[in-house]
Amino acid sequence: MNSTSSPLTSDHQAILINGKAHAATLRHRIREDVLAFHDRHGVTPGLAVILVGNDPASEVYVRNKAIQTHHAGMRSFMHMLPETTSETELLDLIERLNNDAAIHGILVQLPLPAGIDARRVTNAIQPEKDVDGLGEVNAGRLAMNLPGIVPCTPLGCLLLLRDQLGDMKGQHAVVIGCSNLVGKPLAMLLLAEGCTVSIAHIHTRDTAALARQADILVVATGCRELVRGDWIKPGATIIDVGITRAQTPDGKTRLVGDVAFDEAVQVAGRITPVPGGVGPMTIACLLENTLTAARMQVGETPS
Ligand SMILES: NC(=O)C1=CN([C@@H]2O[C@H](COP(=O)(O)OP(=O)(O)OC[C@H]3O[C@@H](n4cnc5c(N)ncnc54)[C@H](OP(=O)(O)O)[C@@H]3O)[C@@H](O)[C@H]2O)C=CC1
Ligand SMILES: Nc1nc(=O)c2c([nH]1)NC[C@@H]1CN(c3ccc(C(=O)N[C@@H](CCC(=O)O)C(=O)O)cc3)C=[N+]21
Ligand SMILES: [Mg+2]
Repeated sequence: MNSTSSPLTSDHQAILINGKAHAATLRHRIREDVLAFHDRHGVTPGLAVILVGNDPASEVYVRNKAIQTHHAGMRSFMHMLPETTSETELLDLIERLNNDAAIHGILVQLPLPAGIDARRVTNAIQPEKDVDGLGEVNAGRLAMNLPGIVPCTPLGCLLLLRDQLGDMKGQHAVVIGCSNLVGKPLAMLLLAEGCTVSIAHIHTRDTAALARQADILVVATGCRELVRGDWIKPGATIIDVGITRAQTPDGKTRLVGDVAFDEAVQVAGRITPVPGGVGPMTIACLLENTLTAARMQVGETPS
């Protein structure tokens, strides 16, 4: 490990955690499981994705989901609704999908346009079809350590950490950001894994000092390059969830994480890149959750 007083000037290089490759392996295994599931039950898992409004980045992203759903041997149903969609119309669609036997998973892309109550919408999804795990039933099950559907991004982070570190008991995990979508459920998963978990948020007094104590540092704030090299304990494992689209001087866009990667890579033991880290794992875990949901709906106990 780094023993110099100025780790940033050393030639240490963290191991890159290849989320893209890990996700590809996962998707391959899911495809085989989907085929075996079809052989057992004659059922093809179906995923419905709802996008309200026309944010170009979200459109690209939900199309990617649809393509990968097909590649995994599942059915994909896209619902692109106009920005002017009312909450009632959205709730009516969810009710129809809840009652549709061809649909095993329902995902509503967030954020929703102003005026639509996201909590009412996510709670309207039948818990067995809530493949994002965002409804109160699945969130409660996670908090109580009961079997349920775990949100895709936190699940993806956990799988990467297990693969890299194995047993995490007793490790100090610091999670920066505590949204219902990422930070909070991930903190629950790490707690269940046996970590000592600290959660930092906008009111935390000295986030840098807390981060420096982390064996495992997860950052999900949407604050680009918040975490600098000197926030990191030498050798720590860094999971960078954040994705911000930034302009380059030549007018192109590139994706930037919540961690100053060039600095972090000189101090950390292992780190996820952006892109190619957590993002692809999120989509693979959505496919996994859709298969899990289909299993529950045909009466197979989840493994
Ligand atoms: N790779 C992937 O698959 C995914 C990536 N993302 C990305 O992850 C990031 C976070 O997403 P999401 O959780 O939905 O975002 P939210 O905006 O919902 O939540 C951000 C959280 O970070 C906290 N926060 C913001 N700034 C700071 C700061 N300077 N110091 C400490 N805490 C801070 C907020 O605190 P408070 O609540 O107190 O304001 C909040 O808890 C985004 O960049 C998003 O694009 C999201 C989902 C999937
Ligand atoms: N209900 C809901 N569930 C979500 O899980 C959800 C959501 N709403 N709203 C938006 C965020 C964002 N999110 C991403 C998932 C994958 C990539 C991804 O695959 N990223 C690639 C790069 C993709 C690119 O090049 O644009 C990567 O990081 O390598 C990114 C972002 C899920 N989200
Ligand atoms: Mg959010």
